[in-house]
Amino acid sequence: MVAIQLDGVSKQYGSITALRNVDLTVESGEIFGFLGPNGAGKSTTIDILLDFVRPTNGSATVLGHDAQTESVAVRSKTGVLPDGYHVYDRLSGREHVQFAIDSKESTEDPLDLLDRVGIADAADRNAGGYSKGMTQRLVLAMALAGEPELLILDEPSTGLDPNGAREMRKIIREEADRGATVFFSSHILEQVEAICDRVGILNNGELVAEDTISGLRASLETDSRLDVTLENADNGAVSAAEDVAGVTSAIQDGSMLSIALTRESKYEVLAALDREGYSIVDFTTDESSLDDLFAAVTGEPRSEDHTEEDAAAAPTEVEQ
Ligand SMILES: Nc1ncnc2c1ncn2[C@@H]1O[C@H](COP(=O)(O)OP(=O)(O)OP(=O)(O)O)[C@@H](O)[C@H]1O
Repeated sequence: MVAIQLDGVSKQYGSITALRNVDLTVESGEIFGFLGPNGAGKSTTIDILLDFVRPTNGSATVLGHDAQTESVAVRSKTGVLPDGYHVYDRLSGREHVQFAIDSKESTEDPLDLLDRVGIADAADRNAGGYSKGMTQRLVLAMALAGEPELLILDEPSTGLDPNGAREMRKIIREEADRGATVFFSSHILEQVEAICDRVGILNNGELVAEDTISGLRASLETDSRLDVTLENADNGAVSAAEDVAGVTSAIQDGSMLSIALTRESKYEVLAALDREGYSIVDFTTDESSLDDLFAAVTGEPRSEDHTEEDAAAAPTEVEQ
């Protein structure tokens, strides 16, 4: 079954094209990472799924319901962690979660949900006094209310420290294990790689890639490197390596061969050297990083905070 389907979705804000003819399918039960630099159109896509924004062209279905004409049904089955949710200062964490539980017509105990996100001890404090990370955890607890079929999480790790980000990933996995579909946006690649079945990469309103991370790597044929230390390196070893399909260059430096090649050809190179009578003492490989992948498909390096640690160290925004 399909959880999310976008067909030719475009969104124009005056002269700004936020989305351009986006087709996207997320299968039910998947953990799907929606990546893109700031301003790529991630939040606009999410807003369209929830009918907070209407597309200029195209259509969207969520859990089999038309996003525009059946938005009530969509929202009743979906848990949402929006970007920049504002809490009610004078209501407690428990009251916030109770509100979410009631709106899903569920019967859970708010304390259980607050416990899952690690802030049960602050249940009766006013949410206005919560830190940014605690607020993010609270909003996640609200999203989890009623065991939704679909979780839509917009930049879920915002404001979380590395531990918090890890706990967030654990909860995402648990939700997928019980059968929920998880669709989350991020510009932090490491988080996406750690848990996603598939990713979509949005750039300037266009979906420039939709694949598994390993599929993306292979299809981009991003260069990797293989350094091989040989007992008996010589020019013949350089030639033997260069003869293998997928090798772009091989350079000898003493006992070491430094080979630029596609990822798939690594083992073939090792096998060829062995066949030609070279004794391999050691080898190391250098996978292209997700940073490289991201730069390759979007044509630009990342400009934002790169890691959870960075994200945690970044100054927090003023809330409310
Ligand atoms: N209400 C609006 N009016 C005008 N332009 C808008 C509006 N909402 C979004 N945009 C523009 O549409 C583009 C896509 O924005 P969007 O918020 O969807 O990107 P994003 O990928 O979610 O970015 P970020 O990671 O910064 O949240 C941007 O150029 C943005 O300025």
